[in-house]
Amino acid sequence: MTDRLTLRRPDDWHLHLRDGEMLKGVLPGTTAHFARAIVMPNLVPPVVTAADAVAYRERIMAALPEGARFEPLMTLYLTEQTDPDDVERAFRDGIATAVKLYPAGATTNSASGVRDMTAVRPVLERMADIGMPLCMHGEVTNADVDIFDREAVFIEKVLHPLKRQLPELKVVMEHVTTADAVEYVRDHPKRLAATITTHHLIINRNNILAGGIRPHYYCLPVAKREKHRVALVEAAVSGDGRFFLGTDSAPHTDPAKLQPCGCAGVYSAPVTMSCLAEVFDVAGKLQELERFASLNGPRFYGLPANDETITMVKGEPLDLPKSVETGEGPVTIFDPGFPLHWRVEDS
Ligand SMILES: NC(=O)N[C@@H](CC(=O)O)C(=O)O
Ligand SMILES: [Zn+2]
Ligand SMILES: [Zn+2]
Repeated sequence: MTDRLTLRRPDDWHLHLRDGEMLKGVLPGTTAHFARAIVMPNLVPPVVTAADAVAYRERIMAALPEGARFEPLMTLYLTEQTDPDDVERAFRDGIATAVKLYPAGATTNSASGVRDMTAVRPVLERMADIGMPLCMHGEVTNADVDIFDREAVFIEKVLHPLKRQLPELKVVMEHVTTADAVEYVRDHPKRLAATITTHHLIINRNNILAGGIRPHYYCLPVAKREKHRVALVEAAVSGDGRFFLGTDSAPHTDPAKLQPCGCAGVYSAPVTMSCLAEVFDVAGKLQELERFASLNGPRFYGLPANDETITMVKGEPLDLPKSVETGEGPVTIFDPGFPLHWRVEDS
Protein backbone atom coordinates (compact mmCIF):
# COMPACT_ATOMS: atom_id res chain seq x y z
CA MET A 1 0.00 0.00 0.00
CA THR A 2 1.32 3.41 -0.95
CA ASP A 3 1.16 5.72 2.03
CA ARG A 4 3.54 8.48 0.96
CA LEU A 5 3.48 10.54 -2.17
CA THR A 6 5.94 13.25 -3.16
CA LEU A 7 5.00 15.57 -5.98
CA ARG A 8 6.05 18.92 -7.40
CA ARG A 9 4.43 21.75 -5.47
CA PRO A 10 0.96 22.23 -7.01
CA ASP A 11 -0.56 25.38 -8.50
CA ASP A 12 -4.18 26.47 -8.62
CA TRP A 13 -5.23 27.60 -12.09
CA HIS A 14 -8.54 29.18 -10.98
CA LEU A 15 -8.82 30.86 -7.60
CA HIS A 16 -10.88 33.61 -5.95
CA LEU A 17 -8.94 35.49 -3.30
CA ARG A 18 -11.33 38.46 -2.91
CA ASP A 19 -10.02 41.57 -1.18
CA GLY A 20 -9.63 43.26 2.20
CA GLU A 21 -10.36 41.19 5.30
CA MET A 22 -11.59 38.21 3.27
CA LEU A 23 -8.32 38.15 1.31
CA LYS A 24 -6.37 38.11 4.56
CA GLY A 25 -8.55 35.34 5.94
CA VAL A 26 -8.34 32.97 2.97
CA LEU A 27 -4.78 33.49 1.68
CA PRO A 28 -3.14 31.11 4.21
CA GLY A 29 -5.45 28.29 3.06
CA THR A 30 -3.90 28.58 -0.40
CA THR A 31 -0.28 29.49 0.34
CA ALA A 32 0.09 26.50 2.68
CA HIS A 33 0.10 24.15 -0.33
CA PHE A 34 0.14 26.08 -3.60
CA ALA A 35 3.04 27.94 -5.20
CA ARG A 36 1.06 29.94 -7.74
CA ALA A 37 -2.53 30.66 -8.62
CA ILE A 38 -4.45 32.25 -11.45
CA VAL A 39 -6.31 34.91 -9.50
CA MET A 40 -9.81 35.71 -10.66
CA PRO A 41 -10.63 39.40 -11.33
CA ASN A 42 -14.32 39.44 -10.31
CA LEU A 43 -13.97 41.94 -7.50
CA VAL A 44 -16.44 44.78 -7.05
CA PRO A 45 -15.44 46.80 -9.06
CA PRO A 46 -13.65 44.26 -11.28
CA VAL A 47 -9.95 44.16 -12.14
CA VAL A 48 -10.18 45.46 -15.71
CA THR A 49 -7.00 47.33 -16.60
CA ALA A 50 -3.29 46.67 -16.22
CA ALA A 51 -3.24 49.37 -13.54
CA ASP A 52 -6.05 47.59 -11.63
CA ALA A 53 -4.07 44.33 -11.77
CA VAL A 54 -0.89 45.98 -10.48
CA ALA A 55 -2.79 47.46 -7.54
CA TYR A 56 -4.61 44.19 -6.73
CA ARG A 57 -1.37 42.22 -6.92
CA GLU A 58 0.18 44.62 -4.42
CA ARG A 59 -2.72 44.13 -2.02
CA ILE A 60 -2.31 40.35 -2.29
CA MET A 61 1.44 40.53 -1.67
CA ALA A 62 0.85 42.80 1.35
CA ALA A 63 -1.64 40.29 2.81
CA LEU A 64 0.62 37.22 2.48
CA PRO A 65 1.22 35.28 5.67
CA GLU A 66 4.71 35.70 7.07
CA GLY A 67 7.31 33.62 5.24
CA ALA A 68 4.93 32.49 2.51
CA ARG A 69 6.34 32.08 -0.98
CA PHE A 70 3.47 32.56 -3.35
CA GLU A 71 3.10 34.04 -6.81
CA PRO A 72 -0.29 35.41 -7.81
CA LEU A 73 -0.79 35.21 -11.58
CA MET A 74 -3.13 38.06 -12.37
CA THR A 75 -6.02 38.14 -14.81
CA LEU A 76 -7.92 40.97 -16.46
CA TYR A 77 -11.72 41.04 -16.49
CA LEU A 78 -12.85 41.35 -20.09
CA THR A 79 -15.41 44.07 -20.78
CA GLU A 80 -16.78 45.46 -24.00
CA GLN A 81 -14.65 48.56 -23.35
CA THR A 82 -11.36 46.68 -22.82
CA ASP A 83 -8.49 48.26 -24.75
CA PRO A 84 -6.36 45.76 -26.72
CA ASP A 85 -3.23 47.91 -26.20
CA ASP A 86 -3.66 47.85 -22.43
CA VAL A 87 -4.09 44.07 -22.51
CA GLU A 88 -1.00 43.60 -24.65
CA ARG A 89 1.08 45.84 -22.40
CA ALA A 90 -0.10 43.95 -19.28
CA PHE A 91 0.88 40.65 -20.87
CA ARG A 92 4.25 41.77 -22.22
CA ASP A 93 5.19 43.43 -18.91
CA GLY A 94 4.29 40.30 -16.94
CA ILE A 95 1.46 42.09 -15.12
CA ALA A 96 -1.31 39.78 -16.33
CA THR A 97 -1.12 36.13 -17.33
CA ALA A 98 -4.58 35.76 -18.85
CA VAL A 99 -7.85 37.52 -19.61
CA LYS A 100 -11.10 36.29 -18.10
CA LEU A 101 -14.39 36.20 -19.98
CA TYR A 102 -17.57 36.31 -17.94
CA PRO A 103 -20.75 36.28 -19.99
CA ALA A 104 -22.74 39.14 -18.40
CA GLY A 105 -24.89 37.82 -15.58
CA ALA A 106 -23.48 34.29 -15.63
CA THR A 107 -22.12 34.16 -12.08
CA THR A 108 -20.98 36.09 -8.99
CA ASN A 109 -19.95 39.69 -9.87
CA SER A 110 -20.30 39.25 -13.61
CA ALA A 111 -22.57 42.25 -14.32
CA SER A 112 -19.78 44.08 -16.22
CA GLY A 113 -19.10 41.02 -18.38
CA VAL A 114 -19.57 40.49 -22.09
CA ARG A 115 -22.97 40.65 -23.80
CA ASP A 116 -21.87 40.64 -27.40
CA MET A 117 -18.83 38.60 -28.44
CA THR A 118 -18.31 40.71 -31.55
CA ALA A 119 -17.65 43.72 -29.29
CA VAL A 120 -14.55 42.04 -27.83
CA ARG A 121 -13.26 40.63 -31.09
CA PRO A 122 -10.34 43.14 -31.39
CA VAL A 123 -9.10 42.15 -27.91
CA LEU A 124 -9.37 38.43 -28.68
CA GLU A 125 -7.51 38.88 -31.98
CA ARG A 126 -4.71 40.71 -30.22
CA MET A 127 -4.51 37.95 -27.60
CA ALA A 128 -4.29 35.32 -30.33
CA ASP A 129 -1.43 37.32 -31.91
CA ILE A 130 0.59 37.60 -28.70
CA GLY A 131 -0.21 34.13 -27.30
CA MET A 132 -2.16 35.33 -24.26
CA PRO A 133 -4.67 32.78 -22.90
CA LEU A 134 -8.39 33.48 -22.49
CA CYS A 135 -10.05 31.86 -19.47
CA MET A 136 -13.79 31.55 -19.78
CA HIS A 137 -16.77 30.98 -17.53
CA GLY A 138 -18.47 28.72 -20.05
CA GLU A 139 -22.19 29.15 -19.52
CA VAL A 140 -24.80 30.96 -21.58
CA THR A 141 -27.08 33.18 -19.58
CA ASN A 142 -30.33 33.09 -21.58
CA ALA A 143 -33.27 32.70 -19.22
CA ASP A 144 -34.82 30.16 -21.59
CA VAL A 145 -31.85 27.76 -21.37
CA ASP A 146 -32.13 25.28 -18.51
CA ILE A 147 -29.42 25.87 -15.90
CA PHE A 148 -28.22 22.27 -16.24
CA ASP A 149 -27.73 22.77 -20.01
CA ARG A 150 -25.98 26.13 -19.96
CA GLU A 151 -22.45 24.74 -20.30
CA ALA A 152 -23.28 22.43 -23.20
CA VAL A 153 -25.13 25.23 -25.00
CA PHE A 154 -22.18 27.58 -24.42
CA ILE A 155 -19.87 25.12 -26.17
CA GLU A 156 -22.13 25.00 -29.18
CA LYS A 157 -23.07 28.68 -29.38
CA VAL A 158 -19.94 30.49 -28.15
CA LEU A 159 -16.85 28.30 -27.76
CA HIS A 160 -17.06 26.32 -30.96
CA PRO A 161 -17.67 29.36 -33.22
CA LEU A 162 -14.84 31.20 -31.44
CA LYS A 163 -12.40 28.31 -31.93
CA ARG A 164 -13.33 28.22 -35.61
CA GLN A 165 -12.86 31.95 -36.10
CA LEU A 166 -9.71 32.26 -34.01
CA PRO A 167 -8.07 28.84 -33.86
CA GLU A 168 -4.80 30.37 -32.66
CA LEU A 169 -6.36 31.77 -29.48
CA LYS A 170 -5.37 29.78 -26.40
CA VAL A 171 -8.54 29.04 -24.42
CA VAL A 172 -9.10 27.55 -20.98
CA MET A 173 -12.61 26.38 -20.33
CA GLU A 174 -12.85 26.94 -16.62
CA HIS A 175 -14.50 24.65 -14.10
CA VAL A 176 -15.96 22.16 -16.59
CA THR A 177 -18.87 20.17 -15.22
CA THR A 178 -20.10 17.98 -18.07
CA ALA A 179 -19.11 14.96 -20.12
CA ASP A 180 -19.89 17.19 -23.13
CA ALA A 181 -17.12 19.63 -22.17
CA VAL A 182 -14.64 16.81 -21.53
CA GLU A 183 -15.40 15.34 -24.92
CA TYR A 184 -15.15 18.71 -26.66
CA VAL A 185 -11.74 19.42 -25.17
CA ARG A 186 -10.50 15.92 -26.02
CA ASP A 187 -11.65 16.27 -29.64
CA HIS A 188 -10.06 19.70 -30.12
CA PRO A 189 -6.44 19.24 -29.21
CA LYS A 190 -5.27 22.59 -30.46
CA ARG A 191 -4.84 25.39 -27.93
CA LEU A 192 -7.72 24.34 -25.73
CA ALA A 193 -7.63 23.08 -22.16
CA ALA A 194 -10.01 22.79 -19.21
CA THR A 195 -9.72 23.24 -15.49
CA ILE A 196 -11.59 20.94 -13.15
CA THR A 197 -12.53 21.89 -9.59
CA THR A 198 -12.13 19.84 -6.44
CA HIS A 199 -15.85 19.80 -5.68
CA HIS A 200 -16.99 18.80 -9.17
CA LEU A 201 -14.85 15.67 -8.85
CA ILE A 202 -16.76 14.79 -5.68
CA ILE A 203 -20.37 15.98 -5.70
CA ASN A 204 -23.22 15.56 -8.13
CA ARG A 205 -26.55 17.38 -8.12
CA ASN A 206 -28.08 14.96 -5.63
CA ASN A 207 -25.62 16.20 -3.04
CA ILE A 208 -27.10 19.67 -3.43
CA LEU A 209 -30.78 18.78 -3.57
CA ALA A 210 -31.64 15.29 -2.30
CA GLY A 211 -32.72 14.93 1.34
CA GLY A 212 -32.56 18.66 2.01
CA ILE A 213 -30.99 21.66 0.29
CA ARG A 214 -27.29 22.21 0.92
CA PRO A 215 -26.33 25.79 0.11
CA HIS A 216 -22.61 25.16 0.69
CA TYR A 217 -22.60 22.88 -2.36
CA TYR A 218 -24.24 25.49 -4.56
CA CYS A 219 -21.81 26.92 -7.08
CA LEU A 220 -21.73 27.79 -10.76
CA PRO A 221 -21.68 25.96 -13.01
CA VAL A 222 -23.99 23.91 -10.83
CA ALA A 223 -22.95 20.27 -10.30
CA LYS A 224 -24.60 17.91 -12.79
CA ARG A 225 -25.68 14.23 -12.89
CA GLU A 226 -23.43 11.45 -11.61
CA LYS A 227 -22.41 10.40 -15.13
CA HIS A 228 -20.89 13.84 -15.64
CA ARG A 229 -18.96 13.66 -12.37
CA VAL A 230 -17.61 10.28 -13.46
CA ALA A 231 -16.47 11.78 -16.79
CA LEU A 232 -14.66 14.56 -14.92
CA VAL A 233 -12.84 12.07 -12.69
CA GLU A 234 -11.84 10.04 -15.75
CA ALA A 235 -10.44 13.17 -17.41
CA ALA A 236 -8.59 14.28 -14.28
CA VAL A 237 -6.90 10.93 -13.62
CA SER A 238 -6.21 10.23 -17.30
CA GLY A 239 -2.92 12.12 -17.39
CA ASP A 240 -4.17 14.02 -20.47
CA GLY A 241 -2.30 17.33 -20.43
CA ARG A 242 -5.38 19.33 -21.40
CA PHE A 243 -7.01 18.82 -17.99
CA PHE A 244 -5.64 20.41 -14.85
CA LEU A 245 -6.60 21.70 -11.42
CA GLY A 246 -8.44 24.97 -10.96
CA THR A 247 -10.11 24.77 -7.57
CA ASP A 248 -12.49 27.69 -8.19
CA SER A 249 -12.22 28.03 -4.44
CA ALA A 250 -14.70 30.87 -3.99
CA PRO A 251 -15.23 32.05 -0.40
CA HIS A 252 -18.45 33.70 0.71
CA THR A 253 -19.38 34.27 4.33
CA ASP A 254 -21.93 31.90 5.83
CA PRO A 255 -24.52 34.69 6.20
CA ALA A 256 -24.13 35.41 2.46
CA LYS A 257 -24.55 31.73 1.56
CA LEU A 258 -27.42 31.01 3.95
CA GLN A 259 -30.03 33.34 2.48
CA PRO A 260 -33.38 32.87 0.79
CA CYS A 261 -31.35 33.76 -2.32
CA GLY A 262 -27.85 32.59 -1.42
CA CYS A 263 -24.78 33.17 -3.56
CA ALA A 264 -22.80 30.68 -5.63
CA GLY A 265 -19.35 29.45 -4.63
CA VAL A 266 -17.60 26.62 -2.79
CA TYR A 267 -14.58 27.33 -0.59
CA SER A 268 -12.22 24.38 -1.03
CA ALA A 269 -8.61 25.57 -1.07
CA PRO A 270 -7.50 24.35 2.38
CA VAL A 271 -8.77 20.78 1.85
CA THR A 272 -8.17 20.46 -1.88
CA MET A 273 -4.96 18.45 -1.80
CA SER A 274 -6.42 15.99 0.72
CA CYS A 275 -9.60 15.66 -1.35
CA LEU A 276 -7.69 15.13 -4.59
CA ALA A 277 -5.37 12.53 -3.11
CA GLU A 278 -8.42 10.63 -1.86
CA VAL A 279 -10.15 10.77 -5.26
CA PHE A 280 -7.02 9.72 -7.16
CA ASP A 281 -6.26 6.99 -4.60
CA VAL A 282 -9.77 5.52 -4.81
CA ALA A 283 -9.44 5.55 -8.62
CA GLY A 284 -6.11 3.69 -8.32
CA LYS A 285 -4.40 6.64 -10.04
CA LEU A 286 -2.32 8.33 -7.37
CA GLN A 287 0.61 8.39 -9.75
CA GLU A 288 -1.37 10.83 -11.96
CA LEU A 289 -2.02 13.41 -9.25
CA GLU A 290 1.21 15.27 -9.97
CA ARG A 291 0.31 15.72 -13.62
CA PHE A 292 -3.15 17.05 -12.77
CA ALA A 293 -2.14 19.37 -9.92
CA SER A 294 1.45 20.34 -10.73
CA LEU A 295 2.54 19.66 -14.32
CA ASN A 296 -0.26 20.04 -16.88
CA GLY A 297 -1.20 23.60 -15.89
CA PRO A 298 2.26 25.16 -16.21
CA ARG A 299 2.83 23.34 -19.47
CA PHE A 300 -0.34 24.76 -21.02
CA TYR A 301 0.47 28.26 -19.75
CA GLY A 302 4.07 27.96 -20.99
CA LEU A 303 5.54 28.29 -17.51
CA PRO A 304 8.06 26.05 -15.74
CA ALA A 305 6.78 23.53 -13.20
CA ASN A 306 7.72 24.31 -9.61
CA ASP A 307 11.09 23.01 -8.40
CA GLU A 308 9.93 22.48 -4.83
CA THR A 309 7.97 19.41 -3.80
CA ILE A 310 5.34 18.56 -1.22
CA THR A 311 4.88 15.19 0.42
CA MET A 312 1.49 13.73 1.21
CA VAL A 313 1.06 11.07 3.86
CA LYS A 314 -1.78 8.60 4.32
CA GLY A 315 -3.03 7.73 7.79
CA GLU A 316 -6.06 7.81 10.10
CA PRO A 317 -9.05 9.91 8.94
CA LEU A 318 -8.23 13.59 9.30
CA ASP A 319 -9.98 15.93 11.67
CA LEU A 320 -10.12 18.98 9.43
CA PRO A 321 -11.54 22.39 10.34
CA LYS A 322 -15.13 22.91 9.17
CA SER A 323 -14.78 26.64 8.68
CA VAL A 324 -12.36 29.51 8.78
CA GLU A 325 -12.88 32.81 10.60
CA THR A 326 -12.23 35.88 8.48
CA GLY A 327 -12.56 39.55 9.40
CA GLU A 328 -15.76 39.53 7.33
CA GLY A 329 -17.30 36.49 9.04
CA PRO A 330 -17.04 32.69 9.04
CA VAL A 331 -16.55 30.82 5.77
CA THR A 332 -17.51 27.15 5.59
CA ILE A 333 -14.85 24.88 4.11
CA PHE A 334 -15.90 22.28 1.53
CA ASP A 335 -16.98 18.99 3.14
CA PRO A 336 -16.45 16.10 0.72
CA GLY A 337 -18.90 13.94 2.68
CA PHE A 338 -16.43 11.11 3.23
CA PRO A 339 -13.33 10.69 5.41
CA LEU A 340 -10.02 12.02 4.10
CA HIS A 341 -6.84 10.10 4.83
CA TRP A 342 -4.15 12.09 3.05
CA ARG A 343 -2.52 15.16 4.52
CA VAL A 344 0.22 17.44 3.28
CA GLU A 345 3.28 16.95 5.45
CA ASP A 346 4.69 20.13 6.96
CA SER A 347 7.76 21.17 5.02
N1 LIG B 1 -18.03 29.45 -9.01
C1 LIG B 1 -18.90 30.13 -8.31
O1 LIG B 1 -19.95 29.61 -7.99
N2 LIG B 1 -18.65 31.40 -7.90
C2 LIG B 1 -17.53 32.21 -8.24
C3 LIG B 1 -17.59 32.77 -9.63
C4 LIG B 1 -17.32 31.76 -10.70
O2 LIG B 1 -16.23 31.20 -10.79
O3 LIG B 1 -18.20 31.50 -11.54
C5 LIG B 1 -17.43 33.35 -7.23
O4 LIG B 1 -16.75 34.34 -7.49
O5 LIG B 1 -18.03 33.25 -6.14
ZN1 LIG C 1 -16.99 30.84 -13.14
ZN1 LIG D 1 -14.48 30.95 -10.25
